[in-house]
Amino acid sequence: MSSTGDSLALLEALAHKTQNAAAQITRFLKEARTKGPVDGQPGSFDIPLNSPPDISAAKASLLESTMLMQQLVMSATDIQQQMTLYTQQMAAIRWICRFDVATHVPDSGTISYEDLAAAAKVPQKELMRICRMAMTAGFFQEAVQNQIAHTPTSLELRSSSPVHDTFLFMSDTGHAIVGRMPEMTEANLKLSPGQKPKTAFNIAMDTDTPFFKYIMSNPVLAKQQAAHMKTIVAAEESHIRHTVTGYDWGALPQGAKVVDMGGSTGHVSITIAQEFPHLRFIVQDLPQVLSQAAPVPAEVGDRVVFEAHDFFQPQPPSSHGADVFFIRQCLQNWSDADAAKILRTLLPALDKGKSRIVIMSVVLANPDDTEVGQREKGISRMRDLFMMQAMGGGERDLAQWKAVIEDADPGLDIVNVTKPPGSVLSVLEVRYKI
Ligand SMILES: C[S@@+](CC[C@H](N)C(=O)[O-])C[C@H]1O[C@@H](n2cnc3c(N)ncnc32)[C@H](O)[C@@H]1O
Repeated sequence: MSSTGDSLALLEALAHKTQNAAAQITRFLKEARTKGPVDGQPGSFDIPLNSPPDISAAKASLLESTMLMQQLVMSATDIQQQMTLYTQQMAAIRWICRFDVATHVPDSGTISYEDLAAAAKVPQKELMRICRMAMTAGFFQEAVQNQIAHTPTSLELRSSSPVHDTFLFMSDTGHAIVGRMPEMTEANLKLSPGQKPKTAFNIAMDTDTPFFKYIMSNPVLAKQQAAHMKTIVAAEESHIRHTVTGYDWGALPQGAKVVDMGGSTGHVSITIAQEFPHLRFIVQDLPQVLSQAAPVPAEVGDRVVFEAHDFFQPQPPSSHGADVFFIRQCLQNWSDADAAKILRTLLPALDKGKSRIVIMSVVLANPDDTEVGQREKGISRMRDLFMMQAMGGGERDLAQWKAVIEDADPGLDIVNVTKPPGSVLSVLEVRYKI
């Protein structure tokens, strides 16, 4: 945005981009949809997951260009108002989820505020004010006065959807953590050498227990956190299909062994195994996580096994010499020193000539990187700050990844970095220098 003239041209260029993307999405939905939600309702132009890549790209382009257009025309006061609006919209959704309002609204048709208040056991006046705020964010509609109905987006606020628990997690626990960032810095500025730094989470919850341990020990929070993970895996930018396409799994030899470290309940390994029948997987995670795993689908049952393993401990003999040690979305939870320790602990299990470590994580773009949009940069930075606030970890740029890997062992090298189109996560292949 160099001169005023350029900025004026930019605003129009962004409007054109938006128009083209909107036309592409509309055409696609018209062709694809035999019957569906009515145009004009919030969420009715949302494209299905697994849409063709050009349609996913059109959606990303529309979100990016409309965001940039707003930034071009807004003053600081406008931004402050917008951010305050988001805060109140989030507060409204938190209240709605807490009292499970969306579950009491019929899936189709309407309900009066009076009947809804009685069903949700909440005061009618508050309900009306709060639902009307949620409507400004696209949740619920009131086409007939005093009669409330779902929109495609508010259907996702029913307690049966993981979005419900994710909203509760982010607006309750997440909000409390995010709000303590200055106190985290103040506390850590007073630390004596050798003392363990505090996270915003430690301060918000008044505990020294680490984030994951604390969450896992509370069944309500553990359920909400699991739902949060599900929504992340389902989100376009971190969708599991990027894991299938983002690495050349097909090039691995027949019977190759993949160790999925911190693999949770196996959702990633199972999906890759379904696409690549020549691969075998060992899913490792902490015992309390593995105990929540559902039975492995029969078609991959003999190729996906679970193994309780703490990745700060040496690898068990079963995984020695594996072709791939796969670490997806784990190392950002840890400080650089701990991330290097996790890698170093695993090294004795590597067959130097054959094994590789494949890390799938965010590689942060620099602010001047024009290949990556502002929205994607925002999402990566949002994750980065939350990792710092909750766990003392963080996302890394390429230089920081190189430093962590070199700290683990200077003999290691990042031999390849790729980023599947539409994915916020990159794939780093790490091997011993030959
Ligand atoms: C953000 S999740 C990523 C899960 C999965 N890899 C994915 O991509 O969806 C991080 C995982 O690390 C696991 N984890 C945390 N501490 C661990 C440890 N010490 N040893 C093994 N796994 C651990 C957690 O239980 C969780 O499943």
